[in-house]
Amino acid sequence: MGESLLSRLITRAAYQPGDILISDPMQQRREFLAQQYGVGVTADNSEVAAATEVLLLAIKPQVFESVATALPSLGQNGPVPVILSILAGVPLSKLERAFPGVPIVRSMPNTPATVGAGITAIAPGTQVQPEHLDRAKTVLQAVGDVVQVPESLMDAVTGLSGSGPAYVAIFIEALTDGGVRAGLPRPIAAQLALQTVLGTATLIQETQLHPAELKDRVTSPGGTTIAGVAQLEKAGFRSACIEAVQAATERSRQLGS
Ligand SMILES: NC(=O)C1=CN([C@@H]2O[C@H](COP(=O)(O)OP(=O)(O)OC[C@H]3O[C@@H](n4cnc5c(N)ncnc54)[C@H](OP(=O)(O)O)[C@@H]3O)[C@@H](O)[C@H]2O)C=CC1
Ligand SMILES: O=C(O)[C@@H]1CCC=N1
Repeated sequence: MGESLLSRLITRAAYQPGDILISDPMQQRREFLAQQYGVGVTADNSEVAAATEVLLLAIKPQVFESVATALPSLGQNGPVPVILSILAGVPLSKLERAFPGVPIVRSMPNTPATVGAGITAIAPGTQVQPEHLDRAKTVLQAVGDVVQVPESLMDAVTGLSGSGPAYVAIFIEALTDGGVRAGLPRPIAAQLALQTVLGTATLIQETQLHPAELKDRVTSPGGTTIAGVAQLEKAGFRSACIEAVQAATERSRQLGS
């Protein structure tokens, strides 16, 4: 996810590559990032912490404690950075215990950020002033839309938009398989499936139609669509989507505890 944000920030020229320093433990990965994006790289997290105005935390929640403990106090040799955390589940209370007095913005982006079509929810911590929030938003608005939510809703955001690209990708893959089963060559089925999802999302976005209204418009009496919809309902498609978001929300809560 860190690379998704990075690639778009550079494409959009939100930051110059020379202004970005990335810490990664794997040499191969550091070499790749330096070569691909022209950014500075280091194996020492402290170097990033000492040099930055926005410190993007893009590690896994499972290694947060060990990474945070090994960092020196922030802002000792310069201005205090804003920490922008994208860690699923890790609450502001835990982040603020690890970095006392530091402004922290908890956020949940998603992978469409890579192409500037992301959506990120943010929740500011107790030390965050408007200028800190602006700095965080500058990063996140370069990769898509930004919404602010109460922190209590961040796990639900993670279950929906954070994890959602995977559900949509599975849907596109499954539609493609359906097309293949019905006799379409796979490349044509894949193109039809992808553009149907993309086109429908754009249609709903641009017309502000309720999804149910759009479904009704496609569904001719006694026609093909209702036959397909009836099968989706029989298979519990809606319920599966609702339960997927719920399960991911609960997993996000677990990761932070
Ligand atoms: N994937 C997604 O769609 C989204 C992910 N997130 C959040 O983003 C975070 C990263 O997830 P994701 O990108 O999927 O996972 P990855 O495993 O791809 O990324 C984790 C990164 O952390 C690096 N890393 C591991 N240990 C350290 C360390 N000690 N110091 C510095 N860097 C380290 C890894 O380096 P290396 O690979 O070289 O070991 C890797 O580049 C998670 O907190 C996740 O919740 C949030 C929104 C969406
Ligand atoms: O699967 C995960 O844990 C991360 C958080 C949201 C999307 N990917």
